[in-house]
Amino acid sequence: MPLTRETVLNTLKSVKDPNTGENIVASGMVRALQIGDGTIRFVMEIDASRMSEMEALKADAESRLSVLEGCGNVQIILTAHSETAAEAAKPSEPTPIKPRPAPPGSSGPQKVPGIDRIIAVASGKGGVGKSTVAANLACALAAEGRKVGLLDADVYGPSQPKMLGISGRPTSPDGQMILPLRNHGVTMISIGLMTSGDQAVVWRGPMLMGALQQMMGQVQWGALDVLIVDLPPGTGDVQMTLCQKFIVDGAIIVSTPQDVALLDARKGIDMFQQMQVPIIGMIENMSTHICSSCGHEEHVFGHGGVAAEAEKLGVPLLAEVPLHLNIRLAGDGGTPIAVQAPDAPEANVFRQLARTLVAESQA
Ligand SMILES: Nc1ncnc2c1ncn2[C@@H]1O[C@H](COP(=O)(O)OP(=O)(O)OP(=O)(O)O)[C@@H](O)[C@H]1O
Repeated sequence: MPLTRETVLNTLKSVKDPNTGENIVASGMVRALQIGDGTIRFVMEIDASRMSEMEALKADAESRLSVLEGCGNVQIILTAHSETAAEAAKPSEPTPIKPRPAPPGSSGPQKVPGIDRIIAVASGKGGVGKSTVAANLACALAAEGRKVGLLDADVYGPSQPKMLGISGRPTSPDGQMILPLRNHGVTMISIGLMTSGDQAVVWRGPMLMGALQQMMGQVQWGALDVLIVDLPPGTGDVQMTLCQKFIVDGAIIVSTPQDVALLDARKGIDMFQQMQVPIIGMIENMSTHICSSCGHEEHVFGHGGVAAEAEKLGVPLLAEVPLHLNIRLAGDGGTPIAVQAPDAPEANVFRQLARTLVAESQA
């Protein structure tokens, strides 16, 4: 039986805060619940002064969820609201990084100094290859001579350090500016690099928003032609904050051809349209399977679903990326296919995409 939202919420209702006796769903502690491919992910908003009790609640939730039929993995992220929380959760960096005060009168979306354009790469559903597309697009744009930054804002599963083969941690010599890392011609920062190893993740500042603002405003990006933002799946706090606080020049929506992924992609498009972010277009990932031994093509997840949807919604179909073993191996190995074998047919799609975006002054 597939995992349902209802089953997960009902299970979480049996986890009770010992202080109040209230369950963690009723108290509003459970946020951004996502269920997909056997993985349950959510954020628990906590009072960091009660860290050890909250760790116990998290463990309780994990053990109850992990025995549910169809559950292969549980990922719970702790976040804290208060200043106390921020202090308690300070990551183990040599110098604590102070949040910079917002400039006066800066309520609407702002331009980030030095960054010409911001492109958000989004997906409605997890695991559709959004990070793979973001990494390859960033590298392909760099190969076209663009100055490219990549901000991995996927707080629920940051994967860019691995995809770009970056393992060091960012430093902050003055405690204010954060120095990003660089590989394959791409300047990168990941929320995954801002936390230490196995530690429970509790972001500094008010929830996830503080983290995003910090990465956007305090990272020394240098002059960039384009900053690609790899968003978490869905339409949660990170997406809203990005669009509310920063001028996002366009969004690219990645989807597989399957109906379920498309349905979620539509919600993503709706959100960007409501936030007045132009949709650059959609990308169909895992479009066609190309056998790495014989080159035979087959449509594992169907084919053309995204093209049809893009047409219906009146947005361009930017690319159809094949499902190819080499794309996964290259990503897992830290050298995206666009760098490892730029002339291979499965990489060419990214080169074409980069060229189109440059030609249309989108990137
Ligand atoms: N076109 C492709 N061909 C082969 N493997 C792919 C392709 N696209 C993605 N993958 C693989 O699928 C897995 C999920 O991809 P990725 O991490 O990019 O998805 P995502 O949408 O960013 O997921 P999440 O939202 O969970 O972070 C990875 O192992 C990746 O290498």
